[in-house]
Amino acid sequence: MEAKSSQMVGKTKDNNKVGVIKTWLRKHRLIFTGATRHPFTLSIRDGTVDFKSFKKWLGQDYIFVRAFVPFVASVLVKASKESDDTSDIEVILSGMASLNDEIAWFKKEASRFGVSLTSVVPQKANVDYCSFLEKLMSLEVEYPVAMTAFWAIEAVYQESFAHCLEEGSETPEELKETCQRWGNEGFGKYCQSLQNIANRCLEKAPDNLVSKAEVVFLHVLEHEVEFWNMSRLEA
Ligand SMILES: Cc1ncc(CO)c(N)n1
Repeated sequence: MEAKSSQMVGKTKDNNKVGVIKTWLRKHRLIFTGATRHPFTLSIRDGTVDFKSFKKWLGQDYIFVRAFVPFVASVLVKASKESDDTSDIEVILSGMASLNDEIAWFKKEASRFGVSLTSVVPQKANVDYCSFLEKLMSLEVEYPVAMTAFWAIEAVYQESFAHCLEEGSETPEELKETCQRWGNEGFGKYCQSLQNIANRCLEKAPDNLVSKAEVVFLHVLEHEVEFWNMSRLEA
């Protein structure tokens, strides 16, 4: 009896070490892969991408990123009220700083590709994703839940674009800068910091919050897939 129960304790400890997010990534591997190995980003990686698709994505993503800024600000506010670790604020703040660079980069990139950012009409998938963000900004949404969404949103881009830079990829020269933006090592480390924060929060959170965060994580993945799908060119 005693041996058995200590074995179970050992197992629980192991799961805790692995972390809530790692457990989700295993459990939802296929959905995660659907978002991070989408035909659009795979076409960038293998060099077959249609530049019209890329331009469409660029214009839509600029709109998304503008909406993402107040969402990240709302996570910062939650962290300042609910976090027990002051370094969370610094990580989130560094994310906001990189969004500042990102907006400038979108403007530069759009002009390089001849995309007029002022005339981009947000598509349904984008509007839906932005209203999902809007709901997560509510003061009623708890810090661990919002932090999970924040991590997942950044992680999908990091994994997707890092894959376009791996050995064997044939990403066109003109698109390498885009892939670098989210696929670089620094961005990878930043995503890991976000994951660590989310994990720490989730480990202390009650079960109902962890379930809520898991649902939000899955919704992020669905929105990301829909977002990539937008780059498809309709006849
Ligand atoms: C749709 C989307 N998801 C994630 C990111 C990463 O910031 C982005 N720029 N756009």
